[in-house]
Amino acid sequence: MAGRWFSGGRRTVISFDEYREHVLSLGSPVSTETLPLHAADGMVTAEPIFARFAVPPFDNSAMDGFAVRADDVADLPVTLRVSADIPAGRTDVPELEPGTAMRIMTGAPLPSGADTVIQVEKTENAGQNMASEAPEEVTFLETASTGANVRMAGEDIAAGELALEAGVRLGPTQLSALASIGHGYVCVHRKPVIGILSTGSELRRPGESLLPGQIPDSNSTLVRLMVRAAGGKDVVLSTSSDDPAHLAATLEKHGAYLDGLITTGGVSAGAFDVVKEHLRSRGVDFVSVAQQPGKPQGSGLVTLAGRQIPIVCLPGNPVSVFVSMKVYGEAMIATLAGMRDTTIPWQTWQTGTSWRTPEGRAQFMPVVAENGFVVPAASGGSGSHLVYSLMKTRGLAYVPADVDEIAEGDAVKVWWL
Ligand SMILES: Nc1nc2c(c(=O)[nH]1)N[C@H]1C(S)=C(S)[C@@H](COP(=O)(O)OP(=O)(O)OC[C@H]3O[C@@H](n4cnc5c(N)ncnc54)[C@H](O)[C@@H]3O)O[C@H]1N2
Ligand code: MOO
Repeated sequence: MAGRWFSGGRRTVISFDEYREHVLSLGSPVSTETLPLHAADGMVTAEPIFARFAVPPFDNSAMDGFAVRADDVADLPVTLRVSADIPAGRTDVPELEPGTAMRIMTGAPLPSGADTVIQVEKTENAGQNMASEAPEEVTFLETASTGANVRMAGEDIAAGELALEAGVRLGPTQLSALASIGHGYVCVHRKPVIGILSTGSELRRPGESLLPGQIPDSNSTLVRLMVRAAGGKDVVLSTSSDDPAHLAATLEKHGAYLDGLITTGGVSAGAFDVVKEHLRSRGVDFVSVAQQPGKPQGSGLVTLAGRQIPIVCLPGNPVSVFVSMKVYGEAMIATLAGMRDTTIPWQTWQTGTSWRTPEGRAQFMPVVAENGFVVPAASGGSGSHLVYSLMKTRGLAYVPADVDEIAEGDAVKVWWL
């Protein structure tokens, strides 16, 4: 839908919700690959995954102790002959005869005929009962109800059940779940390759000394790491000058392998806003979003090296970049990466203080939680240049455009990060 907002050189003002929907509509999931589980961390499932095995795969003991029939230990005291020893991993467990017990370890398969495990601490001479040789007999000091300390096959998930839908991001717990249900490999969308380009003649590399008027490029570091955290593969193309020819050459050179592009800076009303100047005739819409920070934005589909790829152009101010990455950059990456659920997980919290918000613009306030209430993370509030204080942020509070003041105790939506 590139071009739908740009008319006659005037910027259209649109709402945050409408703009985010537009960014989400730009890309489509990249191709897939099949990887060993550990290599798929942070990637997104490309197909539904079903359980090959149940969890647990067999009835087993939750305790080190003795497998019994509950009926045999109903009346105490009782001493039973120990007919077998079942360590975890034993695969040839005999049936439990009535009136006998078997020593059993945590995770070991419950013998057929048994319905209960009594933990070793509830037997006489508990210390000796866990010696390397199983005792010949065991005396129970306490009884247990039928089924105690038994973990039933399939109580977590049954074999054949749908375990994960397509479009779900995988992390350590999802991947260990896949291992437990019988998978060694998983089919995922490959990580979308995202080019990152920060523009501005005032920028110097991190660590370089500055002349008056120059500043360190902090956005490249911020964006590349946020791309990575969002499941993309980051490629910093260059920290460009304000020269349109240099920008054009950089994009042409790298366009062939990119799946998406994120730029920072050069999108507002200035005379040297190179990103806007170069890209607005090439399919990118530049708009004003009714929000603070992050008002000037650009997005669309650009053709690079004969391929169309989605692009988001973020404003240069670092806090604007952070907010815009969270709500737009990550949305674009999520679409490319194949994520199904891209809704923001807002929670409603009460504020612990008052603050002012800009008239007619929704506000994204960097916040922390303090004694159960939400407060601005830094004394400068949502000022878009406060790059040092940004590290204090633990969440973004959202104040709608029609609210121009937050009072202590007001309810706000918060996205905890
Ligand atoms: N006349 C107007 N001026 C501005 C408007 C406006 O509507 N009319 N909007 C303001 C808002 S809001 C924002 S946000 C900024 C966005 O400006 P640009 O996207 O064009 O960004 P730049 O001018 O290049 O830079 C803005 C600011 O950020 C610093 N910066 C830029 N790149 C980096 C970087 N890689 N690392 C660290 N800091 C960076 C730059 O030095 C500027 O201070 O425009 C307002 N102006
Ligand atoms: O909207 Mo700008 O992003 O205020 O700083």
